[in-house]
Formats: sequence, C-alpha cells, structure tokens
Amino acid sequence: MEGVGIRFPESVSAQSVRSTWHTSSGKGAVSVRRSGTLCFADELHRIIFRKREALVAGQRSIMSVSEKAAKGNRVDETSRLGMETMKHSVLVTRQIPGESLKRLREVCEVEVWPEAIPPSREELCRLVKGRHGLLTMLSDRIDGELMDVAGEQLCVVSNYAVGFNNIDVDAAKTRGVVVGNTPDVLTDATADLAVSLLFAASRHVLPAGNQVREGEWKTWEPTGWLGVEPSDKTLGIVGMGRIGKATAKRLVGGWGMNLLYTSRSDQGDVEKELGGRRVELDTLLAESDFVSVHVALTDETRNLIDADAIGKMKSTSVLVNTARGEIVDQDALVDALNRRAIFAAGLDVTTPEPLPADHALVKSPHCVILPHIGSATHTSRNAMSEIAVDNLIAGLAGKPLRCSVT
Ligand SMILES: NC(=O)C1=CN([C@@H]2O[C@H](COP(=O)(O)OP(=O)(O)OC[C@H]3O[C@@H](n4cnc5c(N)ncnc54)[C@H](OP(=O)(O)O)[C@@H]3O)[C@@H](O)[C@H]2O)C=CC1
Ligand SMILES: O=CC(=O)O
Repeated sequence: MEGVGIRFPESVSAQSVRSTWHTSSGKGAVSVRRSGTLCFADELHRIIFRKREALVAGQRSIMSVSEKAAKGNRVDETSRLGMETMKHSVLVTRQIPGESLKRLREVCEVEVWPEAIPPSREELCRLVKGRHGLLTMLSDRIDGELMDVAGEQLCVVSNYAVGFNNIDVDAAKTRGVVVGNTPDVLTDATADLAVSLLFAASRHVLPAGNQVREGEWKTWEPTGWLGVEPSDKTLGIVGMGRIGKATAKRLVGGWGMNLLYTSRSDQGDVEKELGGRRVELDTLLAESDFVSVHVALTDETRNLIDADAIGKMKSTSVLVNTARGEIVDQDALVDALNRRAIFAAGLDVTTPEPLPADHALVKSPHCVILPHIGSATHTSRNAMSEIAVDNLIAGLAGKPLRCSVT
C-alpha cells in the first residue's frame, strides 16, 4: 500500500484509531478499530484501500475548488464539502422535514424512500446496495449484515434521532463506517412531552376526555376522575442526561418538586442548580412519587424497570417513559397497573412500535400511550434534518461529523 501510513498507539490495547494516509493530491483519514494487540492487517488494508478510492475522487474536487477560490470565486462550506461528496450515492430511509434534503441533492445522488411505512428488511437490503451513505430512522435496524450488503464503499450512517440503539456501532467501527446522531435540538421538545405525559397520566386526561367525546359525560362528580398532584412531591429521574435534566428543570422549577436521580457519571452541576440527590435505583423507586425514565437503551438498561423494580414503587406513583420501550418490562407494567400497584403510567415508547391496539397496555384506563412523538415539533424535526444532513455530508467527505457517536 504505497503512500499509506497507519499509526497505532502501542500503549493502548483496544480502541478506535484514526489512521492517516497521503497521496500526491493530499492527505486523507479513516477511522479503524484496533482490537487487542492485533490490527487485522488484511481487513485494515481493505478498508483503507476502499476509503482511499472514495476520498481520492473527493480530493480531486477539492483541488478544483481551491483553484476556483484562488481565482477569487467564493466557495462556501456546503459547496466545498459538496465537491468532495459529488457522485456519492446515498439512501434516505424516509421523507424528512425542512429544506436540508435540497442541500443534500446538490452534492450527491439521493434516493428517498417515499412511503410513510418503513421499508421492510428485504427492501432495505435491496436499497442500501452500493450506497456511500445512509440517512436512517430509529425504526431501521442497521447491523453488520446490512452494512456488508451495502458494500465496502459505505462510509457513514447518519441516524435521524439522538438514540442510536438501532445501529450496531461496534460493527460500524470495524467496517470503518462513521455514525452520527442528532442530540440537543430535540431535548426541550422531548422534556415537554415527558411533562405532558406525567400530567396526562396523573389526571386521567385521555379517558376523561374520551368520556366527553363518547357522550358519556353525565354530571360533575365529586368523586370522579380523582388524580394525583406533583407539587412538592418527589420526582425520580432515571438517567440524568440531557433530556433527564431538562425534564427535571421543568418540574423542579415549575412545580417545586424534590429531585432524586440515578446517573453513572457525577452530575454536580445538577445538584447545585436543582438541589437534587443522586441515589441508587432502588432508593429512587421506593421514594419517588413520579418516576421518569431517560436512560439510553443498552444491554445494561434493557428491562431496567422490571417486575422487581416496579414492585419497589409506591402504589400512588406514576411512571413515565420517553426513552425506549425495551427499558420497561411491559408485562410487569400491565400486571402492576391491573393490580393498582402503581397509580398510572405515561409512555411515548413501547415494544413493539407500533403497539397493537388490542395490547393490554392500550386497553388499560391507567395508561396513556403516545406514538413516539417526543421530538415531533417543527422546530426540533427541522433542526434534526439539518444535523443529519450535515453529518452525512461530512462523513462522505471524510471530515469529522457535527455529532458523532463513533
Ligand atoms: N421519545 C422520543 O421521541 C425521544 C426519545 N429519546 C430517548 O431518550 C434517550 C436520552 O436522550 P438524551 O438525554 O439526549 O441522551 P443522553 O446521552 O444525554 O442521556 C442518556 C443517559 O443515559 C445514561 N446511560 C447510558 N448508558 C447507560 C447505562 N448502560 N446504564 C445506565 N445509564 C446509562 C447516561 O448516563 P451516564 O451519564 O451515567 O452515562 C445518560 O444519563 C435517548 O437515548 C433516546 O432513547 C430521545 C429523544 C426523543
Ligand atoms: O426517539 C427519538 C430519538 O431521537 O432518539
């Protein structure tokens, strides 16, 4: 591999490394994974050769952009990156809002899955073949098998979501594929929805409203639809990340709730600002009146809120989940709601999605279920589109992503 230089820090046993290479037209970079003391030389060369082929084309274009710039032409960032990504082929697995796809179409060949319903696995396998980049939804399972079907030229997967549990990130790293997500811009919208669910579940908002729609509203009832109030009660945030914090801010600041939270990392700033206390999950469940789940879905958090955990909650408590359905054991939740072992639940996420209309949770009068709409505001979704497209364009050009998870 003439002209290819690979740097591996010898002091580190397992990590992702960025490998640089040089050609007559400049320098490129590729992320590869080193495992243990082996660097999988054949695999590595294969990945680097593939990336070099893709990036050399881009570099020729950069040179022509530089020539233009030298002649005094104004070249903005998008068109500069665009020149590098020209001729690349990308798949966008659903129509996304905003103007950003126009920007993408200016710089590469784009196919957008036109249906509202996601492509089946079979269709997805057919569609990804030969693509350099994928802009994916949280409902698309992007694993090593799919990346292999796409082919060796695949450089970047840009997920239109902050959560990336649908993507096998390790498989991406070993294949030199970078992965992006869309954090921050949906934090407020999702926290607002968590608060909405908390109130809706606490005050029977949906079944009470349905009573009116169904013509069953007979009279004002002194003992009808009695709910629970958050003011001065204890809020338990499971996972004090961006959305957990934003939810806590709303409920501590607005309703004077006391705060308990779980977190693997130190959150000293939260304690200073909101006066919260970091505790073990068992303590949080036993002492909280409202429990709101915000951890990422990983192998460690799958079924975190199982029968045992729900069994620790107060019978007057309300459970809210806007994170991922798999974090809560739904059978255990159905059982607890049926036995009135907890007061109510509000879910924006379920397993599966969509949850069949005849599922016991849908039928429960004590459970509010929304169709995964946490980030569904014009502001958030437009901003997510911008980030997802920026990530894709940067990944195709071999540049650092605006928001990367690899
Ligand atoms: N309903 C909806 O439409 C939306 C849902 N979401 C979901 O919300 C989640 C959180 O988003 P966001 O707040 O931006 O993400 P962050 O990364 O800021 O927060 C994630 C939290 O998960 C915790 N966490 C991660 N892994 C583990 C683990 N193995 N065990 C315990 N805790 C863990 C982190 O804890 P630590 O600090 O200790 O690492 C962190 O507190 C997303 O992953 C997504 O699934 C997001 C947006 C919209
Ligand atoms: O669930 C939504 C996300 O962005 O993650």
